Amino acid sequence: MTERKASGELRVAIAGLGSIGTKIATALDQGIEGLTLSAVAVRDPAKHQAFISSLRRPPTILPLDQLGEAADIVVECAPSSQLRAIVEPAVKRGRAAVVVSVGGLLDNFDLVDLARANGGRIIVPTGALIGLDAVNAAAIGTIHSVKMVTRKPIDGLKGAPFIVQNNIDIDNLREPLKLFEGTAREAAKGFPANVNVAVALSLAGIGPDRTRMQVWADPTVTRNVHRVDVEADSARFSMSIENIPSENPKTGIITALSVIALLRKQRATLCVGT
Ligand SMILES: NC(=O)C1=CN([C@@H]2O[C@H](COP(=O)(O)OP(=O)(O)OC[C@H]3O[C@@H](n4cnc5c(N)ncnc54)[C@H](O)[C@@H]3O)[C@@H](O)[C@H]2O)C=CC1
Ligand SMILES: O=C([O-])CC(=O)C(=O)O
Repeated sequence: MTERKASGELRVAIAGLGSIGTKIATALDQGIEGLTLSAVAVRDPAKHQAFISSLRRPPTILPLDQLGEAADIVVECAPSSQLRAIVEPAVKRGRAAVVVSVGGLLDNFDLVDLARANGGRIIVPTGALIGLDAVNAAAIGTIHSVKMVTRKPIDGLKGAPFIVQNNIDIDNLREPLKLFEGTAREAAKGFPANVNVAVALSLAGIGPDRTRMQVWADPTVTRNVHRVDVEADSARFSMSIENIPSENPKTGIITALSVIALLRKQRATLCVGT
């Protein structure tokens, strides 16, 4: 993230103006120290025209693969199927890509090598989770185990490939049902739009094959609930977060706020937390 406009501001582009992307665009437009919203990529420009025009400084609309030409930081906020199309051209140009569809990174991990070879970066925000600072720190030493349990309301899980492929009826549940137990890597395949947090946790800690996870469909909760237990040689810690869903029931409101906090840190004079 070293290249800058003549004004000294870092230019930020956003790929995907859904639940997360629109909030980040709004925050940038309202002002984040040292950053400016330069471009966006959308699937259907007509649908987003009113929103884009309502911004004080409307960004240019560009195709996904041109965002890296107009920005120093490209923020991916689209479905994970688009991850490669967004991140590859950006990191090839030596840009930083902030990835929220982090589950999709596991099948595209060569992008990390591509970024390294071209002076680019891939940055995964804490997103809808909690405490990746502590996991990062513990991973400097030895982490023995990381276990995560996710409970979601029915609307937050509908359509997940694991549920569809196994023909599981979650619509008529009256009590919590454990849908899945396995590794974070397996969870990301079965629930690609639901467990990005588990993949972020695994990349901060002991990797997607050693991070264990359960996914529950829970008709008794109204929030996306994640509990994490870590055993390390430096500390033992447990963390939980209850996320209020956004207009997209699969996505917690805090996800966009996490990216905004990350962007604020890029040029802030005082930075708190790792
Ligand atoms: N890392 C984390 O903690 C979290 C990550 N996520 C992930 O973040 C991603 C975005 O989530 P939301 O904003 O809630 O999804 P959303 O469905 O509200 O928005 C996605 C947007 O991408 C747009 N889009 C689709 N194809 C596109 C293309 N080819 N070019 C440009 N735009 C395109 C859609 O039109 C839509 O506006 C998802 O992959 C989701 O799974 C969600 C919650 C937490
Ligand atoms: O990780 C995800 O994909 C979304 C999630 O659980 C949340 O928003 O709480």
